[in-house]
Amino acid sequence: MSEAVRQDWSAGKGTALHGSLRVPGDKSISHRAVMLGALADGTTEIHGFLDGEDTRATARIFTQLGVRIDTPAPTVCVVHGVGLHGLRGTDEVLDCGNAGTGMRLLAGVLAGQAFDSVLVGDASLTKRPMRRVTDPLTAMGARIDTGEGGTPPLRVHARTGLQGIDYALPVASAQVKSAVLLAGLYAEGETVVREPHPTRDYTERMLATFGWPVETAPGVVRLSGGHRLRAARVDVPADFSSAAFFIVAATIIPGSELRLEAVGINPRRTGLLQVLRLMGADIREENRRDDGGEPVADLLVRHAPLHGIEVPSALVADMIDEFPILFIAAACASGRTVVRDAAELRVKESDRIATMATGLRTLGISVEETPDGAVIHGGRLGGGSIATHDDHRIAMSFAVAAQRASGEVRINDIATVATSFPGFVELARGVGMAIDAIAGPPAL
Ligand SMILES: O=C(O)C1=C[C@@H](OP(=O)(O)O)[C@@H](O)[C@H](O)C1
Ligand SMILES: C=C(OP(=O)(O)O)C(=O)O
Repeated sequence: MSEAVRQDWSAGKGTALHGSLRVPGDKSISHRAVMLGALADGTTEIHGFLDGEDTRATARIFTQLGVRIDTPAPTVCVVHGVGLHGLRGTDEVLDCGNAGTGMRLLAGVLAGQAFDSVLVGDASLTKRPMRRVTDPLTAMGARIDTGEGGTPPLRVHARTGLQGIDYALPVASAQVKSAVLLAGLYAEGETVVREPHPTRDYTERMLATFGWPVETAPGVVRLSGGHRLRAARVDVPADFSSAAFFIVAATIIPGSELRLEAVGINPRRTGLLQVLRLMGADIREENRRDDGGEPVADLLVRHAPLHGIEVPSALVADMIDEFPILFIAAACASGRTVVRDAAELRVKESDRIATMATGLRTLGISVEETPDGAVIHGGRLGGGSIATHDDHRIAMSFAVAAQRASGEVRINDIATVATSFPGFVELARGVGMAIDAIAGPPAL
């Protein structure tokens, strides 16, 4: 039981959105840059680092493991690498906070260390499935205990001499792929990961940037143990998943025209752009360039009326974190939008199918839930009170929905927004959204 004051938002109809903004750095890339920087020989500078709670938790864990990390500015991290075998064990628990990415990738790094570690997380992370990483890591020779039902905490036992593996992922998951590849750095022989659908490829791209030989072919990644990582400079693009809230907001609010600067547009992340365009959105990519090895563009988004579609299943993995905000776009579209083959949404920070369906119904939208998706019928949004279930993307999605609602939308428990998008409210208000932070009642 906590007496902490709950933080809520009160949001309502804003004005048309105008202006230009840059959202914070990519969360996936920031986690990986700290990890590889820590394990490299030499000093890695990370520019555009996401100063969010998830990525700070990862950085804090590496300092607990003996890595010096300087932060001369909130978005600059200087990681003094200790080399592949230079981490030091600690008796303290390693707290990943809310971050599935942090915990699953760290399980891979820690699986082949000569010391025991204990990974813990917050209430949301403690409900998330971890056997998807402990199963393949165990097959490589690791010993990892989970909590009841395969959830955190994870106790990773000291183990050297992991063996490479040829592993076909049962679910399309970049986190599982990455955990296996990171353990593969410590394994004897070749590690091969095969994917049912391609997923974000930052781990394999960044390993190559840090000088580790990696072979990639469509749906397959291979690497072998026995090399070293060399420190590198990492420039982190703006996070597409954070930009997505503003892309949808400008699309659904009449009169809007918004520019989002330097957004990472790696094709494994931008399924939402394709889906919104199929629904009628007006989004232009300008000034396309390569920044630190990642494709980046400014996105110019203008209001456009949307119509419902059947979301192509082939795009699900490329927009896995964008479904909450897609549900809002669908609620504002004419006709029905059908989502299928997205059962993974049920094991994110909350059950995102159930949380979104309940919230939209509260605002007067008709939604049918299915085991692996939903059918959303576009309509008029009213006011109401939304439970976020401590899920950052649910909170921000309903803040956007509120801009089209006829009444006040109260969004309960928004503290987790700081995990991925510190400064969201200030940026949103700056371009015309109506959101106020308010203190909620004490949590029971
Ligand atoms: O590898 C990553 O950085 C991520 C992979 C995805 O998770 P899954 O691997 O569980 O699909 C995504 O939902 C998460 O936000 C970040
Ligand atoms: C699922 C997410 O992150 P993670 O798995 O790292 O908690 C997310 O940011 O939407």
